[in-house]
Amino acid sequence: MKKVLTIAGSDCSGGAGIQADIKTMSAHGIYAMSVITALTAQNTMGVYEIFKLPKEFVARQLDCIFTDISPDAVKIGMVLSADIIEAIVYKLKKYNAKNIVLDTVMVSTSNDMLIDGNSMKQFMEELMPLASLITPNVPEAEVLSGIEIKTSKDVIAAATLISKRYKGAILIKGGHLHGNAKDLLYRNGEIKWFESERINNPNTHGTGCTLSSAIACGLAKGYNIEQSVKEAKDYITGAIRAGLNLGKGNGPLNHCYEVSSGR
Ligand SMILES: Nc1ncnc2c1ncn2[C@@H]1O[C@H](COP(=O)(O)OP(=O)(O)O)[C@@H](O)[C@H]1O
Ligand SMILES: Cc1ncc(COP(=O)(O)OP(=O)(O)O)c(N)n1
Repeated sequence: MKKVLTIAGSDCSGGAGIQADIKTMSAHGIYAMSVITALTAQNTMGVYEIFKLPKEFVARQLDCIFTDISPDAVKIGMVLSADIIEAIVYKLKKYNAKNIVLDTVMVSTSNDMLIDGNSMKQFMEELMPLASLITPNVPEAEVLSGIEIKTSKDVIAAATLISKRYKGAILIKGGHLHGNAKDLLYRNGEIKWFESERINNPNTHGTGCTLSSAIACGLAKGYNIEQSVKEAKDYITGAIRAGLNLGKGNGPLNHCYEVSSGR
């Protein structure tokens, strides 16, 4: 059985973070493992409190994973602070982790900060270069590139700049733009669009976490980046289309839509 590790924050409401990652991995038939960086008190309406775990404890969890059940791929989500980034970078290098998908989590849809502003330099210079693929949404790509993104042309310009700076593959997700939901993969100077219709569903809490986890599952199974993104895009589209409606705000996805629809 293939194994994937998620390094991320906990979302007690189950829509994003570690919980979304584990549901996604289970739906892909993958053995899921987790290293928790922070606990969040959040629900479909917002993030109310964040409890950071000590960097030593994050490091200890990483040791436990890598000295026992070595993962075939790693997904990284909310890393929160510079000292936690330092611990993650050190351990990923030490254990020679492979197939790393970095979801560049910065701000939640509810507009709450999920990373300390003063850790961005370390995030970009030390964590990003370890990734096989990074998956910013549009506001995150704007921060990473300094380019305002309104059109497909802007998406290409931002992807080119970010990829050149960190020398790796990048998928800019189009959930925050208008029209069809178009994600751009930029890799080795080549671009490829992954497009689906925009589904009229306000419940998209955890889409970024879910997509990046699904990509990590593909890499763990031995697919290349392009094939992993394609399969993950199909999966996220199905999970949004399944139309789960829970909570009073921006509700979660149905991660197990294939099971619950009887397929
Ligand atoms: N309404 C929607 N209909 C179809 N796909 C969507 C919709 N909203 C987001 N997506 C897709 O969900 C994935 C996550 O995108 P996005 O919402 O931009 O990320 P994040 O959750 O990190 O902000 C992307 O593949 C994007 O195209
Ligand atoms: C613990 C935790 N991690 C990440 C997020 C952000 O999730 P994401 O899928 O990137 O986007 P939204 O849920 O904000 O659409 C989170 N909220 N909590």
